[in-house]
Amino acid sequence: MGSFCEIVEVKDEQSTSRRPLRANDKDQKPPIMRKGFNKFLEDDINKLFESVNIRTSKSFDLSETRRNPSKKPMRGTGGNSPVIGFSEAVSLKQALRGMCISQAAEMAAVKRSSMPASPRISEAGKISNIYKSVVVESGELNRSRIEMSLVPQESTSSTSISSNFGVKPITHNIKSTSSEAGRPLAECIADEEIEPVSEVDIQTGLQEVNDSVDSVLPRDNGYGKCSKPDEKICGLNEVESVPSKDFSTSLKVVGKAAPKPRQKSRLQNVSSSSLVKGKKDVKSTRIRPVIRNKTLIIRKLKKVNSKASYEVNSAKDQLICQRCQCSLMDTSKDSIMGPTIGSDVFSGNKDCDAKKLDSIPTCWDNRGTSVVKTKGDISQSSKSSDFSSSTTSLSEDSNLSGSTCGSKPHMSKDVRWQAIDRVRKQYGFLGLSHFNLLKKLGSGDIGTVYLAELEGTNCPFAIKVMDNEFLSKRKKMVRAQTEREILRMLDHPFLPTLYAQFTSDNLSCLVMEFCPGGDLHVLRQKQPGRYFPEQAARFYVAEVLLALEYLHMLGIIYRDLKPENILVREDGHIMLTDFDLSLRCSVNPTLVKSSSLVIEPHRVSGPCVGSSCIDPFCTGPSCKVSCFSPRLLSASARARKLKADALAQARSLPQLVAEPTEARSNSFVGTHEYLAPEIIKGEGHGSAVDWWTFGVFLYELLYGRTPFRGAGNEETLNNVVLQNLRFPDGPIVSFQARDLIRGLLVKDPENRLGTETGAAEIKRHPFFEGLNWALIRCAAPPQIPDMYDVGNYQMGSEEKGKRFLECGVNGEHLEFELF
Ligand SMILES: Nc1ncnc2c1ncn2[C@@H]1O[C@H](COP(=O)(O)OP(=O)(O)OP(=O)(O)O)[C@@H](O)[C@H]1O
Repeated sequence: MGSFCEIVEVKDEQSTSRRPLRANDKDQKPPIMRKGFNKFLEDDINKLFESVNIRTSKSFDLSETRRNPSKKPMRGTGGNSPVIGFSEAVSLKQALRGMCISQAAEMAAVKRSSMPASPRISEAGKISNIYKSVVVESGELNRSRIEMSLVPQESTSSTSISSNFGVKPITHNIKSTSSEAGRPLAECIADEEIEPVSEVDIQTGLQEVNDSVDSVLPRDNGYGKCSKPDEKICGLNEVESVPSKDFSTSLKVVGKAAPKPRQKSRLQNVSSSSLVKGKKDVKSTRIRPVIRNKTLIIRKLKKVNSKASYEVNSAKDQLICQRCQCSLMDTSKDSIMGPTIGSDVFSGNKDCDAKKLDSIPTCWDNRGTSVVKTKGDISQSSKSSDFSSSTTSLSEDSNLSGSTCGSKPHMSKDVRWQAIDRVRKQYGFLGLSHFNLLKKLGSGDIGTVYLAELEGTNCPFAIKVMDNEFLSKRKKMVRAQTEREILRMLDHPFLPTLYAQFTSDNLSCLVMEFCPGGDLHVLRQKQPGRYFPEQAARFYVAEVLLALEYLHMLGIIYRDLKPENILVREDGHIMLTDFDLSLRCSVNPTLVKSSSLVIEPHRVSGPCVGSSCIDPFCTGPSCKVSCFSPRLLSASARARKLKADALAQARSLPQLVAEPTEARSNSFVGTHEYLAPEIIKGEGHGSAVDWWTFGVFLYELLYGRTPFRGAGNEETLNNVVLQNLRFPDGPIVSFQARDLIRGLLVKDPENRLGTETGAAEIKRHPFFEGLNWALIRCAAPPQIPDMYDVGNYQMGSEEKGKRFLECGVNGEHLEFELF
């Protein structure tokens, strides 16, 4: 459209009809800038025209906007981007402000009287017409502000006056259907049910309208800020999707229903997903098999078809594939799993056992206790570590292929790093040949885990072996990759440390920390009554909470919390494992002010809420001393009060919240009894699912069973969605514990404890009152694994011999076995 001035020639009589200018009017003529006028008059008219940006297009073609995204309204950025629609508003406003139209018109009329009358047009009438049209249009704009297009449009049918204010001309896009083409604009508008927006005057209205339009448009799409120009108008995509014929109605819909970005994405998710509404649907969706007892996995692998076996020759430390009788060579370059990190590849080096690594520290003593012998000191490895949660991600190089622990400070003093480092230095690589496979620890969906000893070190490791071909065929490669990537990121006392990763032939191996204490599911079943005492449960859930908090900070939603995935280390502390179902997402850490962190009364409904009660087992009415503030405080009460004050002070400090609240997934993942209602309903889920599972987990530890378990999987899923939470009469569980469970097992994720500020919210619950979060890893665990259990894993070197690693496929499972 450029910057030329366009004006519609109108006859004098037309000015009296106050008929707005229309693009489709047949009697309208193309604009003509006539020559030979008096210079002054021309100047004045030009001035006026330059100042006033009138659009005569009466046709707002929404379909045009729909077809061409670049023409959609855009949100105001208030700054650097050329917000044309806004400029249009400003130009009109400035026109009315900067020049007194009526004065200009009068002046022009006076000047005109001294001029010879034009045979075609009366200048005074023209000016008057323009003036009126401005007034009329202004009035219309005041009513139908939201009909303004905020982007320039090429409208062949429109005639307009462009301004010289340095902004691009735009079309006002007054809607018009073919049937309306001949009707006055006011009528057309009146017919439309335009949602009135806040009343604004012509001076400021346009800008405000733009603001209001902007305000109803989502600023981001729910998955992060829109950064590209096209993405900026993501809100308008929604306008497009509104099945409306005209823009005003569409905009009205947006204005009314434009959800928060999160809600919007949820809506989209729902519509795009295969919703699981009923039993039938639930059935048809893949659900992770629930195998409580890992020993159920078939062990008679020789009967299994399509199996491949590998011989572990401890004499030569070679893994020999019995299928092709070849030793496993480095095929990392061609590996489906991607490049092997560093030189950790199996090459079938024949010198593997030529030299024993005499000076390698021992990690494993005679009793099977994990001890570190360094410079005469004996200390438990996990306690000698320094944990720093500041490390959030690791580069491939620094993480695994380096000569030390890389950038995993909390495990930096772990002797296993040194052991691996020595092997690497000695052989130039680290591969499966350097490990003696001692025992199969269990099989999962994507691989089998073995207890392995690093050759000559007595250092136990857990090695997860995955067959790439199998993963690829079963479309489980992504899960394996997710797990591998997450493991590489982790550096936390309650999460596994990945020491090395290598690919041999078609096998992908992850070398991790070994937990000799079994899992919490097994441990719970060993407890009297098959449930944990509350103190023990509190300890375990507290450690799990810290692990989840760390994961969330890294943008990892765990999604598969259950006792089976919580292993017990040799020192009795926990380790959360199994990340193949985790969801990775972005997280925006924010500093939340104290006022928003005040515990909401409805969320923590205990009688001691807000009091100085620090007894985690307070059962309410019996808690007399702490719930009231006596005038004369005893020494202990004073101490309690001081502590409570300090706590309150700590609470008032701003807090860092790193909860991936924006994340959304529609995957149907998890374990039946632990599935959150929003997953079952297919509503899309985020980090709140971890707080639901956390509630189920606490319930199971305390009561020995999960809260919604039914006779079958379908009944369980129905119960999760429909059944109210109930607590059994026994065992006796504290009010605080039940209150916490109640807060977590809220079916609506929006109202669930932890949804707002994540783990910080849960940590403040009275159930954890008095718990020293920073030092919990140094606290005495409820139970240390039996030496017998640990010793079972230890195998003397005399027991080592030829070990066969046989691999077979059984249904969805890949099974390896040692022979
Ligand atoms: N670091 C470890 N130390 C000791 N045992 C482990 C370790 N990692 C895994 N295990 C055991 O090995 C078994 C298999 O673990 P894995 O993670 O492969 O499967 P899973 O937990 O059943 O999950 P998935 O099916 O999702 O892979 C588990 O039962 C677990 O107890």
